[in-house]
Amino acid sequence: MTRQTPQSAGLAFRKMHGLGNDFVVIDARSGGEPVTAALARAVGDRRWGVGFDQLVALLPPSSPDVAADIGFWNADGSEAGACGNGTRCAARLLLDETGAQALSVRTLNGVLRCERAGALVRVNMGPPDLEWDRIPLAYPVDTRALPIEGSPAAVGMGNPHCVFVVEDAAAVDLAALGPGLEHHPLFPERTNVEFVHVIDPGTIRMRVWERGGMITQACGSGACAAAVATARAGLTGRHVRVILDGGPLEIDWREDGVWMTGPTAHVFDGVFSPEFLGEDE
Ligand SMILES: N[C@@H](CCC[C@H](N)C(=O)O)C(=O)O
Repeated sequence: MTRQTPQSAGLAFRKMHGLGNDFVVIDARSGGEPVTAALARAVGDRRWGVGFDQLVALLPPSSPDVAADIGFWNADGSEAGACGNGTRCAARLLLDETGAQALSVRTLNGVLRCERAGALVRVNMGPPDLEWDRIPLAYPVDTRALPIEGSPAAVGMGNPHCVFVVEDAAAVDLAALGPGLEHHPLFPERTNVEFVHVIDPGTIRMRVWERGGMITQACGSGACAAAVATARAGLTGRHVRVILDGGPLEIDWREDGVWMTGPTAHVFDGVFSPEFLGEDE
């Protein structure tokens, strides 16, 4: 997948969020310079740039069945194979632009179906990865190797997740535990880390440390992974409301994949200056 940014005097972007999981969306469907890890780090700096949890790039559609290809970068410059809330925000932009009720986008995790659900946006994140080659789905990790008690489940949603069911997710010290778990040798590509507790068979509370080194208000792929893990453990059904720090997402694990429904917000539009982009030297 080629990743391009428009070549112009400045670079237009849109700031969006889904439940406070925030994104800078760059529309690169017309081509331009490739998005680089360095650009992602510069834009992602909340003091020196704009700041985001992920940079979302809309790329030219690589086949006629998709409205756009989409790429995701964390603020540390690493690229992510999946980003649920970022996909919903990109889909909202494309749905608003076309007036369509539904469309598809291509990500590194394949073609994802997106649709309006009233004022909300729903995406099929695809099936959980049963062949995740490092740690099979919901296979209990040997917790003796991890800096926390409990039995986590490893779930692939196009990106890696490690889900811990705990007594009280709100009481977990994410800042203390997150870095060690993200970088633990069990996870060669690092991992996103979710802590959940079950409120009832249809509701879980979740907090997240995202790969890339941050606590976020919400993580869509993480909510899908947590719902899959608790359903497989027999703690919930396959339709679950996941309550995150930023609010609730509805997760529905169907035959054709894990569907996620939630709100999106358009915050503002802006333009990065040539000076910021290093184009005026
Ligand atoms: N916020 C996202 C997940 C973003 C990617 C993640 N940090 C990774 O590196 O895999 C979501 O809504 O899914």
